[in-house]
Amino acid sequence: MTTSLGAPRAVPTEAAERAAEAAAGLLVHTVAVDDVDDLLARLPGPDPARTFSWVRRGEGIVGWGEALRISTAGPGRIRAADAAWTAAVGRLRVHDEVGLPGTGAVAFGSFSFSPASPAGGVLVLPEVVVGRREGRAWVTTVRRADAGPGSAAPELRTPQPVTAPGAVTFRDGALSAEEWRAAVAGVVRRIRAGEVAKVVMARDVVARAAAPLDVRHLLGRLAADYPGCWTFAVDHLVGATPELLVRREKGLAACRVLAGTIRRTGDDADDLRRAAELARSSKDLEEHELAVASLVRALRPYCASINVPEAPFVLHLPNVMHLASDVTGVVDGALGHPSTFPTHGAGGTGPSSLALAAALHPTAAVGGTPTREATTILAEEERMDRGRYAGPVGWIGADGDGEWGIALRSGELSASDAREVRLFAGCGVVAASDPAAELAESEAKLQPMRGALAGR
Ligand SMILES: C=C(O[C@@H]1C=C(C(=O)O)C=C[C@H]1O)C(=O)O
Repeated sequence: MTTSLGAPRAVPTEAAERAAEAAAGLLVHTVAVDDVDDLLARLPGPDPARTFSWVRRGEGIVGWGEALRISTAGPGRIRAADAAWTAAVGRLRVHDEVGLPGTGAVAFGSFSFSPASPAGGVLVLPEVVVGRREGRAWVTTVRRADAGPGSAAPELRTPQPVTAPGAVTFRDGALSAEEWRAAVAGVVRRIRAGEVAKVVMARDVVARAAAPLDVRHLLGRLAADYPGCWTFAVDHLVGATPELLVRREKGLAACRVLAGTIRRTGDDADDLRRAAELARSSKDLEEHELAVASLVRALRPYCASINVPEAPFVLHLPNVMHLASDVTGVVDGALGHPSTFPTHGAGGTGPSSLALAAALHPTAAVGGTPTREATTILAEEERMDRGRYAGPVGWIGADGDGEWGIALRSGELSASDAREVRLFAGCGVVAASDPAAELAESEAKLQPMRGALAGR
């Protein structure tokens, strides 16, 4: 690729050097297999550190084990991971017999919401990935070249039985429900005083199970209950998100912006009436407008053209309904944007999916408007570290294509106590917000994870 700006190069970082070293000598091999009817049923064990998922409507990828790990931290955590992945890809030996999105070398990743969070960011190339798309299925294995001949299509091991969590108890996280409601009231006052237009306020709840948590139990329940969401697991973070930060596929970027929410009652006629109410609510339309405008502003420098729908549609989920807008753009592969790393392989010119995620995070849907002031206020008022909640979660391929969701409707499994998981939910707060209604909305958004924790 040549541009008037000169060919942009990946910024060498320590993470990139380490990743390149670790990748040297790794063989990645993808073969077609007979259709895999249930991806999640292939996951062999309960360990949230070694289990990966990105599945929607039965399609996507799951993985396990760890062939390569890239860890980053700080304000540049997403871009540094992108650069390190580029460096690693350059050293991997890849033999891909299928050639679909999600085949060949694939890394799953997750990144903290805040640049200051010790949770930082991670990309993992699993030892085995199983995928399924449009009736085609594949297995990718990663092994060391010096480990002797391996089987290209390993017998998929019979998984250990999935275990249920048993009785689950819940306790307050950083703030009690009442304290959080009061904090939201304080934020409404700050917004009305003109400090900012919108702040997304989140809260956490800690769940403790009678038995050690099997991440596959949570994934199975989430995927069954929320088939239209992306059911994810990466490095202890598990959830089912309805919100797509960005997908890059063959030169096209796609984002699904959600902002503006109403709870469902379970009564169909009442829910339809509420959907119409949401579509007309000036408070929710304003909140949504802010989210779309900020996304488009952030995406524009990376795209040759952008398509923004004139009005949002109402997305129906089992627990809530959202105002939703699908924004698409043609990724500008010719412009050497200084913050991108277009050294990916064939078909991967322009900013990678992860570079786009870095440019878009945090959106107004999870941070607020204006971003810097709103994220400062939420950090003060929530009194907690969000960890990887509301950060980008997803996967990237060797050519830079990939999918990154926003880690909502999720929980962080404790690394030190296998029975514990911290659940999160947040709500966009604007001048017209009612703190009690926001508390009820946060409860509705906790429902997917509460339901997934229910035994059976
Ligand atoms: C922050 C969350 O959700 C976000 C906030 C929304 C809102 O305030 O209406 C809607 C969807 C998400 O963008 C969450 O689920 O935790």
